[in-house]
This record gives sequence, C-alpha cells and structure tokens, in this order.
Amino acid sequence: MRDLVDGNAEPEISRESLTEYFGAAYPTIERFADRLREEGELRGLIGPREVPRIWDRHILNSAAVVPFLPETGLIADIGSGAGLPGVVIAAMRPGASVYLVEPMERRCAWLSEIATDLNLANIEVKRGRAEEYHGAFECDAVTSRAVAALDKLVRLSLPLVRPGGEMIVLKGRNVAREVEPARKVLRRLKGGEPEIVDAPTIPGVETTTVVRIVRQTGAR
Ligand SMILES: C[S@@+](CC[C@H](N)C(=O)[O-])C[C@H]1O[C@@H](n2cnc3c(N)ncnc32)[C@H](O)[C@@H]1O
Repeated sequence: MRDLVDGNAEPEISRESLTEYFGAAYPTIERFADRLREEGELRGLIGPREVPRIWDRHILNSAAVVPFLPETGLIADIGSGAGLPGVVIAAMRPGASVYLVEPMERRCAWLSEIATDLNLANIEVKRGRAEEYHGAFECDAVTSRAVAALDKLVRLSLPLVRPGGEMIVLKGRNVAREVEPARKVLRRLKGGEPEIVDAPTIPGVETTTVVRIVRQTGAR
C-alpha cells in the first residue's frame, strides 16, 4: 500500500480488504487517512515515524473499538487529539452522535476542519478537559486512546457515562497491571469489573486490547 520507511513498515494491507472491512465508511476513512498522512506531522498531530503506519497503527487500531459501540445514541471520545478513535467512530457509526472532547485549541481546530471536510455532521467538538463536562452530559459510551493510566481514565470518563452505559478504552497489552490501582476509584464511581478483550480487525493486522467498564445502574 504505502512505501516502506527505515524498516518501520506498514504491513501490506490490500485496498480490497480495507473496502470490505470499512464498507460504506471507506471513502470517508480513506480521506481521513490521506489528510493525516499529508498534514499530521506538520500540524503536530502525529510523529514522523507514524506517517508510514497510519492504517494499521492508527486507523485500524481505532476501528477495533467500534464493534463494542452502540449503533445510535451519544458517544464521547475524550482526548481525541488527531481524531483517534473519534473520527473513525463517527464515520463507522453514522447513526450515533459523537462528541470529541479535547482541551488543545490547535487540535480542536483540526477536528472541526476534518468534521466539515469529511461531511461528518454527527461530530461535535467540545473544547476542554473531560472533567469540565462532568454533570453537563452523559453518554451511552465514552472512548479513549492514549490519554492516561486506567485509574485516571476512570476518574475522567466514568462520570460522563450514563448508568448502564460503558467506558471503552483502547490500551496496550499490559493493561491488566493498571486494574489494581484503579479499584478504589472504580468502587467510588460505581464502575463494574473491567473486562479486557482482544479486538481484531483485518486478518494479518495486530489485534488491539480493549478494556470495557460498565457504569452500574443506580450509580449517580
Ligand atoms: C497522547 S494524545 C492521544 C490523542 C489520540 N487519542 C490518539 O490516540 O492519537 C492525548 C490527548 O489527550 C488530551 N487530554 C489530556 N488530558 C485530557 C483531559 N483531562 N480531558 C480530555 N483530553 C485530555 C491531550 O490534549 C491530547 O490531545
């Protein structure tokens, strides 16, 4: 697909497998990948080493969270940054409303520009830190990727989840060791037992680790 750079190669992923995997969302996702590749480094959104690995390390890694999300309702992605996974979610879940919560002005400007360019009317960019929105809205699901350790993430995210809804986090393989330090805040905020699952996308592409935490009903 793209050329190889210094051994930091993107695995061969055929366009056919991508179009099959993303279905109707593919043209939107492809445009997002192109813009990230062309502008991501210049605009300080991704590092130079990431440019050749946009599809597997970023787009598909983000897409791995989508099967765990509802088709409709309200989803918030906190610390969206370049739009990962929030923009990918909005493209793949057109029936849902997606809030992208991000404190940095420059990144919010990028996210708003991308939402317009990609025609993703279901995106609303919310500038600010997640904790500033506690009490302002509650979602069916709250996602995040590369924002904080699990204990802090629970503190930031769970108050934004409606009782019965879920926090769904993209994490590294070693996330199990983050569970113990998160127990106290999980108890306080009525989070259920974290479920760690392996989330595949396209065969041949590394799977992703997803952590699911339900906000127990009766919590508030
Ligand atoms: C390492 S970046 C990850 C961006 C993106 N999720 C990704 O995977 O590429 C972390 C992002 O979280 C944002 N962030 C940090 N603290 C936050 C908070 N309390 N609430 C919301 N976003 C936060 C930062 O501004 C930054 O854009």
